[in-house]
Formats: sequence, structure tokens, C-alpha cells
Amino acid sequence: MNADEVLEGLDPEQRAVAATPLGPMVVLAGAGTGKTRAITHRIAYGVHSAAYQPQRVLAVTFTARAAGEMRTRLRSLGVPQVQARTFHAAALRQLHYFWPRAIGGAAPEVLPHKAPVVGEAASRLRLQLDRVVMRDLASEIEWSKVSMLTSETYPAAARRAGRSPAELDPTAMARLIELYEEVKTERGVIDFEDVLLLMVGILAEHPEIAREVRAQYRHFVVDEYQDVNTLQQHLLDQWVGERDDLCVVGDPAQTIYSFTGASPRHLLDFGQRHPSAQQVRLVRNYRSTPQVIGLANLVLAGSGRDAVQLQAQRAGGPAPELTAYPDDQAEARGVASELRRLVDTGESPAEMAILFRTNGQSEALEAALTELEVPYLVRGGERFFNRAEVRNAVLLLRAAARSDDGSTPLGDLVRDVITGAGWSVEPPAGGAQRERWESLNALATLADDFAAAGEDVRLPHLVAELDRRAGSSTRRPCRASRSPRCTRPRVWSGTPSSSWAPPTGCCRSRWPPVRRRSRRSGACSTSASPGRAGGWGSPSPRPGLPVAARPAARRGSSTARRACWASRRARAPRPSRCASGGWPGRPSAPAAAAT
Ligand SMILES: Nc1ncnc2c1ncn2[C@@H]1O[C@H](COP(=O)(O)OP(=O)(O)OP(=O)(O)O)[C@@H](O)[C@H]1O
Repeated sequence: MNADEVLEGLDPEQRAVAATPLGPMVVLAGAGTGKTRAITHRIAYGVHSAAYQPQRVLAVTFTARAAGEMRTRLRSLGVPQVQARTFHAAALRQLHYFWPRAIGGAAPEVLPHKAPVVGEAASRLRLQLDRVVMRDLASEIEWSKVSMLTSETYPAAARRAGRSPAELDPTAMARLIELYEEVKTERGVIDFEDVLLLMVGILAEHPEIAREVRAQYRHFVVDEYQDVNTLQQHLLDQWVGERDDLCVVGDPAQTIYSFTGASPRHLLDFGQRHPSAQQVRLVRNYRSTPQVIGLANLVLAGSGRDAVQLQAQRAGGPAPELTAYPDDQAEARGVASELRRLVDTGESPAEMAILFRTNGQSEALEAALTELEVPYLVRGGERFFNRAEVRNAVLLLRAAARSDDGSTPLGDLVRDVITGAGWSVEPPAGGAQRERWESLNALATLADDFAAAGEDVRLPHLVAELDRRAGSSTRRPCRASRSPRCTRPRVWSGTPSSSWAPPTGCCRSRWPPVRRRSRRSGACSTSASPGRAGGWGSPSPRPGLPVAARPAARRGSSTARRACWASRRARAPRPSRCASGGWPGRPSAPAAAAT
């Protein structure tokens, strides 16, 4: 493939993104406008036109699944050497690599969940917490860390933001956060946010490491930039340094992590921070009918967000109706009675579908449908494994598992293999073919989620899990079958889509079965696994991370001090309390990373 071929099939705006590989760029892209297409083609164009060396490009996404999809697309565009990682995966990889040099010894283990440590911290404050409250407090700790707050700044910031998790007074919450850090230190572990904090600190404290990282990566692309938080932005700033080869893409109307500290401001203010940045708006929507787009534009226009006005590219369809309900129960009853009405007028239930965002929402809907005796099926894990294309793909995966040497990331390997069962990078248009593709793609995303959830997960592990799920789904009744009015397992019609979660509907068993490490980022799955190949920046890892001399750290920026202090505390089995009260953000000692 050559550079010109890469631009073929792009619309004028996508082409404007792809054909300008150098310099700062902000792409405001509405849903379904082909932003992933635009940025992957930009990277491919940059490589094929010799503007980029592929190893010097870093594409950052928010989920392991998105990173896997991006890698697949990049491979299909002939640039498999380009790195596509989540923030956490990239940071963890660097942390493992540079820790021996910056701090000394081996990097600490990353906590898979905050809950046990939060529980211990709470018990030291004599707080009795149930699991829901514990989760809220863990989220609050996360928010305070990604917002880069200290125990002193947290209470005021929390009050300003109107946050009072579990109705805890902000001062008490600050104390809980302090204790959380203490417990973590005692256990010699770090959490997800520490991974980023530590890397920010190391890069700020160690100019030679910052130089090394910047020499590795020259061009940056950040997808879903509307969801970046302050901490991630700091890390990105450190990676980019004084350069400006940064392309960010996002949609301010699609911020989904604001409760954890993400802000679309980083996206909207990009032009101020990079006055020479080009701005491109992707507005052509390839996914929905003009009627749906018209309604979406209307809803978004009233949302107060700086949303892109979409232009539909598809042919017309029926007009949608928008109905609002006061709560979930009323909504479920409203939906069920509409379906009941349609069934009574002779419509077939097989022609109807309800889509919902999370599995948890099915409960109210199922109850309402059962109540009105509307027959229904919930699409879940069970029937999925009975589909011919899935059975075929699992057979191919089983055969491939025998020769998996761990050199290819799991998601990529699975996509390679299931290509033999009919999967392709671009989905086929409509019909049964599309449905089969959706099933196969769901397997691929399942592999990404699986890889994200465990360290060093290989194809044999995935195949074992698929077998387990296929087996358990035939043995166990689905939830619907346990409802009093249903006599057999039911499944919603529809196919798992890109937002499909690991099968949970019918068999809500533990996911995944292997050791957990990073549920969110996939960070641990390939990074710095002993015996795997590669340093922090190479596409394929190599063992033996060097332990270099440990230069004494200078007193650096407050960020650096905070991070290095966190790192020092994480290593020390029982640190002596610092004069300022043991809060990672306020070290009383110099930030001597290597003690
Ligand atoms: N120039 C184009 N011509 C025809 N179809 C296109 C074009 N660009 C994108 N599409 C189609 O639009 C759909 C969305 O593309 P893509 O997944 O790249 O979009 P996205 O903006 O990243 O999606 P999301 O809204 O999920 O973030 C895909 O089915 C893709 O094939």
C-alpha cells in the first residue's frame, strides 16, 4: 500500500486529517463519523509518506479493546509496527522498565482493586462500610488522585465540586485517603493512578529518562480525548515535551468519565494550548438514518455541550420517537406496554428488540415484560456459544492455541485466527453476513477484555475460558428462566456489538478466571512480564530490564515530588511517617527516589 492509496475512500474531512501528518491537530468528531478511520489512516499516511518512522508513533486509547481495534486497523493498513496502547499500558510498561534506574529494585505490584485497602483504611477510622459505599469511596480516591489533589487541597476541591461520597465530610474523606495511602505503603503495592503519577514524577525528576522516552516517541495520537483527565494530560505533556506532533480526537458530547475526573475542557481548550493547531470537524455520520441523526442533533443541541452537528449519509428510514420517563421502572413499564400493544396488533415479537446500555438495566425490563406476558429473549453468553460461526471460530482458536508462543498480543492473534472463520476488519454490510461478523467480532473483543484482565494471558487460557463459558451456559439456566412466568431460557434478539461486554447475561460467573491485574487498561497483560521480550517502547518485548545506577533525585516540581514520594512509599515496607502527615502529595523529605 502506498501513501495515496491510504487516502482513498476517505471523505474530504477525513482526508484533511489523514493527509496532514505533522504538527498539532484537533479533530472534533461526532459519533459514527469515522474518527478511528481518520486517525488510523493519518498514521498510515504518515508512515507510507515517510513523515513518520513507525516505531516512533504512539497511539493512545482509553480501553484495551479500542487499542486492540486500532492495532488491527493499523496492521490492515500495512503499519503493524506502530504502537497503540492505553494510557495505563504505556505508562506501566515504562514504569517497569525505568523503575530499577529511577527508584531501584523491582516495581511494586499493582493493586487489582482498591476495595480491600479502602476497607482496611476505613476500619482504622472505625467506619463500617458496605460494598456499595466502599465502591463509592474507592471512586472518590480515584477522583482525588486523577485530579492531582493533596490532603490539603482535597476538602476545598471536593466542596467546590459538590462531592460528598457516602455523605462523608470532605475532611474525613481526606483522612480516609491518607490512611488508604498508608495501608497501600504497608502492603508494598501501588494502584492504577500511582502508575501514572509515578511515571509523571520520574519523567519530571529524571531528565535523562525523559530524553530517552521522547527519543523513542516523536508522534502522538490520542483517541477519545474528551475523556482525558488531569493526570493523563500531565503524562501526555511529559511524553510530548516541547514538541507539537500531537493529534487529538474526540467528541465533547461523548464524555463518559466525568465522574472519575475526565473533562472535555482539555479537548475544547486544545487550540489555546496549541495556537498553531489545525482543527477539523468530522460531521458526516455513516451509521444512522437522517431521521435518527435529526433527533440526535436536537437532543445534543439542548444538552449544553459543544456537540458536533451531524450530517446523515445513509438513506432515510422511519421516524424515531423520543419519550422521557421519570425513572427506570416507569421506563420499563412504558417500553413493555408498547411492545404488548404491538404484539396484540399481530406484530411478531421476533421483529422487536430493546437495546440497553448495561446488563444491570435488563432487570426492570425483564420484570415488566414478564408482568405483561410479552415473550422475550435476553441475548447473553449462553446461546452465543451455540452459533455455528462461533463454534467454528472456537475450533480454529483451539488448534491455534497449541502453537501459541506468546509473541503476538492475544487480541491480534485471535483476530488473525478468526479471519479464517469469516471475520474481517471492516464489517460486511447488513444481513446474515453482518450478524455472523458481529458474533466473531464479539469473540475478538472478548479476547481484548480477557487480555486486559490478566497478566500474561495466552490463547490456551482464552480457549479454556471459552470452553468453560460454553459448558456452563448449557448447564446453567439463564436468569430469565428463573423468573416465575418463564419456563425456559430466553435471550434478547440482536447481536453482540462493539459495546458487548464479556458474556454475563445468563451465567454471571466470575470474569475472568485468571489472575487479575488490570481490569481497566490491559496494562499488565503484556508489559514487563518476566521472560517476555522487549523493553517499554518496543513492539515486541525482550527480557532482562537493565538495572542502572541510581542517581540521587533532585528536588523537582511538586508533581515530581508527589510521584517520587508515592514511589518511595510504595517500596518501603513500613515508611517512617513524614512530618507532613504521610500524604503522598506532601513529602517532607527531599524526593530522593532511591533510598
Ligand atoms: N468515508 C467513509 N465512507 C464510508 N463509510 C465510512 C466512511 N468513514 C467511516 N465509515 C463507516 O462508518 C462507520 C464508523 O466508522 P468508525 O468506526 O471509524 O467511526 P468512529 O467515529 O470511530 O465510531 P464511534 O462513533 O464508535 O467512535 C464504520 O462502519 C465505517 O465503515
